[in-house]
Amino acid sequence: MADPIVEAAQKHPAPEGLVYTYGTAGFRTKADVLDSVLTRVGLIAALRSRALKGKWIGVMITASHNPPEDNGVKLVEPMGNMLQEEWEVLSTEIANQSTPEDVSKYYHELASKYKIDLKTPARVVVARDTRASGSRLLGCLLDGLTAAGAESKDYGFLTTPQLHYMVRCMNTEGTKEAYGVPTEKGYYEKFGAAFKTALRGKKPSGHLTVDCANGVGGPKLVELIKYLPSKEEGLEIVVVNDNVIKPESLNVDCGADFVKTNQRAPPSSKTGPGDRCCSLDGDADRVVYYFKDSQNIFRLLDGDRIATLVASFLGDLVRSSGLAEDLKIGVVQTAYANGAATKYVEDTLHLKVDCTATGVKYLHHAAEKLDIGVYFEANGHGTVIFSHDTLETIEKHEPRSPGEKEALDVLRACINLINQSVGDALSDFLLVEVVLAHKRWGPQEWLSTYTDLPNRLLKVIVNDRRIFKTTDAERKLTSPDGVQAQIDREVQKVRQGRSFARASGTEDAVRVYAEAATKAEAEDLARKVSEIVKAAGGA
Ligand SMILES: CC(=O)N[C@H]1[C@@H](OP(=O)(O)O)O[C@H](CO)[C@@H](O)[C@@H]1O
Ligand SMILES: [Mg+2]
Repeated sequence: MADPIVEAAQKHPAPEGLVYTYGTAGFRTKADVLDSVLTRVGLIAALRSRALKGKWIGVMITASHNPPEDNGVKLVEPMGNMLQEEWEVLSTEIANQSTPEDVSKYYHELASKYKIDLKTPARVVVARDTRASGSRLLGCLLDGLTAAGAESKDYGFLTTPQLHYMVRCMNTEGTKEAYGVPTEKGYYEKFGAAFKTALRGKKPSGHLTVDCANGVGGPKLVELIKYLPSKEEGLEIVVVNDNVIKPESLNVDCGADFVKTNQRAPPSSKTGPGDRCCSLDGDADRVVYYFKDSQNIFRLLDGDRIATLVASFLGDLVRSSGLAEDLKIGVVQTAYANGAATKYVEDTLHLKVDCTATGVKYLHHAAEKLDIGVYFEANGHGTVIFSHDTLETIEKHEPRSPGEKEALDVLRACINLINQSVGDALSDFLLVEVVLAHKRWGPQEWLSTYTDLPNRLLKVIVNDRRIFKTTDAERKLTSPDGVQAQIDREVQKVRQGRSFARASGTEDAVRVYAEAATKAEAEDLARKVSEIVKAAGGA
């Protein structure tokens, strides 16, 4: 009898000479060389589900902030978090098997190594963003799932966080941890109701312009707005760059990555001084805010700013609810966090700061160890995690005054408003709007909490980025030999200087970050460190 695994792998053969790596956010590369990877991800997802006794596993076909010609795929664990690292390695290994027979052999070896009964059910939830290559790659994935005998549920177009939400809901349905109704309508109803409750009658000032990066976040935001309070009683949202019918315009001159990397508004932006804006990225799991101040100067309110705003608000709510002795809030950052943000959290908010490697899986994992873990990467990936015990404490707490009750009601609503499974640009910006409404702040007041150190993020193309290895949450290079010492020498010459270099997990480049007391010094430091990296990397 023919081997269905071999047949599926034969139908989508791996291109010669390519090496695939499950990186910071799954597999991600040019869409036209991903067919074999998607089929094999279907096999791995089925094995992962069986290894977890038939729990639903998520598969999201997306390349997030990457250009339109890219695509990618990542797996989602039953509670909506990132794939367990051991299975990232297994995914990489199956993706790089040479022949269809090797794929089948590897698949069956995994099953016996992990004692997976291939006759038990495998369940996989699938969704994709609006990239042109998505429907073809979905077919490749489904071929893998069928060959592995998995049951699949395809939601079509979703934002990445919506897929994470569906997976968590499907695995908690009917239990005390039930996370919500596993439908798009269920998602909109949950977050819409939580937003209204958390506002508690407060009205966000002015309107908010949301740049949807011409990605899947556009149509999903238009749908979400139907479930939010009307603009008279709630938030007026102006949706821009929601042109998904032209996939080639995805992330082009718009979106969170454009704004954060170029530190300027999309050229299409028509907002005036003081108008609040935010930009989602291509799969709506990242958001950054910005505005033009009274001198018409562009001001960025990035992930660091969202983390500090949310941490300060949740800290106020915990204190006002009478829970300050019971619950500790921590902020988790990566090395890309601006030094001024870290200093503000420690010295002004008096909260603990942890630093992890880049990639939401590392921040998420660190935040899970806290009572309340606020984590955002500077580029706008992030959310807030409330531990199981914390949720119980907040649920059981009896307020001792009307003031405590009000704060507790808002805190409980914020818990529902926050997508705890993964950073969710839509729910994150609603949370920001709740905080600004309660604080009666506009973007200028928000910006005034601390002053960013001027900084620069550069990309350096080298022969093989994998020779750049790091330690200490990616803040120090351990190889190539001597490179870190050269960087340290340049940093020591600069006032408030800080710089580091690390290999990107999503693009074939080494990223260089630098910050300093002045813009000129930051630019110069970034340039010098980039030269050091270029020389070491044989660019
Ligand atoms: C500096 C930067 O923004 N890096 C991004 C980028 O990772 P890299 O490994 O730096 O390519 O993509 C990741 C996935 O989207 C995101 O988590 C991360 O923050
Ligand atoms: Mg993204």
